[in-house]
Amino acid sequence: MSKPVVRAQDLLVGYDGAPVCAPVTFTLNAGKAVALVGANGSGKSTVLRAVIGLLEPEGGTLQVLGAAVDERSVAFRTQVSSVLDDDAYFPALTVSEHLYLTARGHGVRGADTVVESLLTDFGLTDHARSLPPALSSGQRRRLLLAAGFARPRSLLVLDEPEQRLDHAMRDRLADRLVAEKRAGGAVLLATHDPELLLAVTDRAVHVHEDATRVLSPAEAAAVIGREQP
Ligand SMILES: Nc1ncnc2c1ncn2[C@@H]1O[C@H](COP(=O)(O)OP(=O)(O)OP(=O)(O)O)[C@@H](O)[C@H]1O
Repeated sequence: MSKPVVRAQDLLVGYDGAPVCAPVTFTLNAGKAVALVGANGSGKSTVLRAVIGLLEPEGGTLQVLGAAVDERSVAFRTQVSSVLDDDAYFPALTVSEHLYLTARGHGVRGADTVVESLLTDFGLTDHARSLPPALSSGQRRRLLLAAGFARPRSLLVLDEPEQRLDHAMRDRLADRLVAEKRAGGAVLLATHDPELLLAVTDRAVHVHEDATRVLSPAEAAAVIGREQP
């Protein structure tokens, strides 16, 4: 059997030696999706930051693609695509230049075709020549998500990808993530969206300061319902 794409065992994450949540244990295999759910500030983004190598764990074990996380390694960088922050764009590159650079930078063949297709799928064709600061926040979000799909990957890490998307785009994102799994990709996402959770994920982790628990998608959707203001 192939190794898990992500294996976290009693993973402790935090800042300056202070954990933000209880230790997290979960496994994510190829062709599957795991969601992190929990209240604002519970630690979901912090776990994701550790998985993509932006934050050193405070304790426990974390393996991505069968090895300790090393975001400087070529193998890691070529296989892990992430969309975490809203401002991770080049302000002086147009939407299409941004996607083209991402694709070409990762050695994608036929980058022109890939970019055209992403512009269509993410509803950005009319904004292909716009600079990111001139986009609406939802359009910028679409750009960042499109960039996450513009490059090869085995693991896709998304932090609340539903944020600022309209309903139609959320549905298209869900379809895309299901297709990602069918193609053998693994998806790890933090979300507050029960519909996205139920449509895409196979399992969820409830991130909490007292104890973290692995839940079914239905159980996790109920947790989101309870924790939403
Ligand atoms: N750079 C940082 N330095 C210190 N503490 C931080 C830092 N970033 C986040 N925190 C704190 O860590 C805790 C967890 O934050 P995190 O962003 O992981 O939560 P979250 O579950 O993703 O929340 P949300 O649902 O609001 O996005 C919060 O108390 C937050 O204030």
